[in-house]
Amino acid sequence: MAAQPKKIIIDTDPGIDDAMAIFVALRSPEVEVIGLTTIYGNVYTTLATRNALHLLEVAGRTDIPVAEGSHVSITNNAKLRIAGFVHGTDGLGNQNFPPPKGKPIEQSAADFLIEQAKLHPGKVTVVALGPLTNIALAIQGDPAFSKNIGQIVLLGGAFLVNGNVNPASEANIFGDPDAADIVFTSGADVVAVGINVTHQVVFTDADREKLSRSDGKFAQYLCKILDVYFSYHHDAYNIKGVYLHDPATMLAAVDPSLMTYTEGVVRVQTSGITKGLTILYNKQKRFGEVTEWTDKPTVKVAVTADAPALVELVMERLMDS
Ligand SMILES: O=c1[nH]cnc2c1ncn2[C@@H]1O[C@H](CO)[C@@H](O)[C@H]1O
Repeated sequence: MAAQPKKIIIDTDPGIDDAMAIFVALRSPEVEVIGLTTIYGNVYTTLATRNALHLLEVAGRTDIPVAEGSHVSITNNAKLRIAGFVHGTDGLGNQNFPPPKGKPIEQSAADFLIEQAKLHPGKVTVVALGPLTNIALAIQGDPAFSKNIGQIVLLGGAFLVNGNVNPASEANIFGDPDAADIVFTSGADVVAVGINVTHQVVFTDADREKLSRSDGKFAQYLCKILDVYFSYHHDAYNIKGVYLHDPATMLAAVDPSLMTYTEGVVRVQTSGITKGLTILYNKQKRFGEVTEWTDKPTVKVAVTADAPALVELVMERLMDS
């Protein structure tokens, strides 16, 4: 008998690569998307909610609920770093799509996460594609959340490589470093996919050309919005392609064997010039004194990815009509 699909909630700030990841999830029979929760990052939270509703309408999946997330960081900071320059000011390649017809549910993202984890203990995976404020709020809001949630697969961190906001910090962790530290030390089953891995997963100009030849609805839609994302990568990284941060992370949740992992304690720098820096303690040395890593729960951190297989899977699922 086929295994039951894994229930996932996508915490997202759409975002062009978020759109790809959401579509990949909707085309993956291994998972059942039971909700989207929204967060600031690539756009402000209000726009993230609007884009999430819009993407579900494009997909014909308005049966999936959208719960709006936090508008401020976990420390109540309303001064947010928004990456409109990566995704366009509308988050979706400056296409000015009409407003969605649907509305978010009444429940907040954190309450929705808490409720779903409680309803299906150990069975829900959160795939977190933006700053981790909603997840940290769920952890603070319910002492049982870390135990109830099956797994948290998150896109975040730059492990032993430079960040993408500055040399120290990756965008999602930089967006709310205090929340990230709460998630990493919560004791939940956490899998972190950092840009040390996602920068290996490149969707090239040739891949885009191939995608454009599909008459599938997701392929056609994405080819409209991808321009801004490609130009940004060309200017910032001098590559003829784009990094598949969010789709690669989504596929790590769908099929963990596409990546390899190490395990250790991760702490996040929350202030100063290295704000957002993620430091993994690999447990190879026993330190003489107590450190900020001592006695904290371990998490899994992705180390390598089967990049060709990931790109191929993204292509296959998006070309499908
Ligand atoms: O240079 C950048 N600055 C800010 N955000 C970025 C940059 N490049 C990509 N992303 C966005 O942040 C997440 C990965 O860190 C991805 O969601 C990506 O779209």
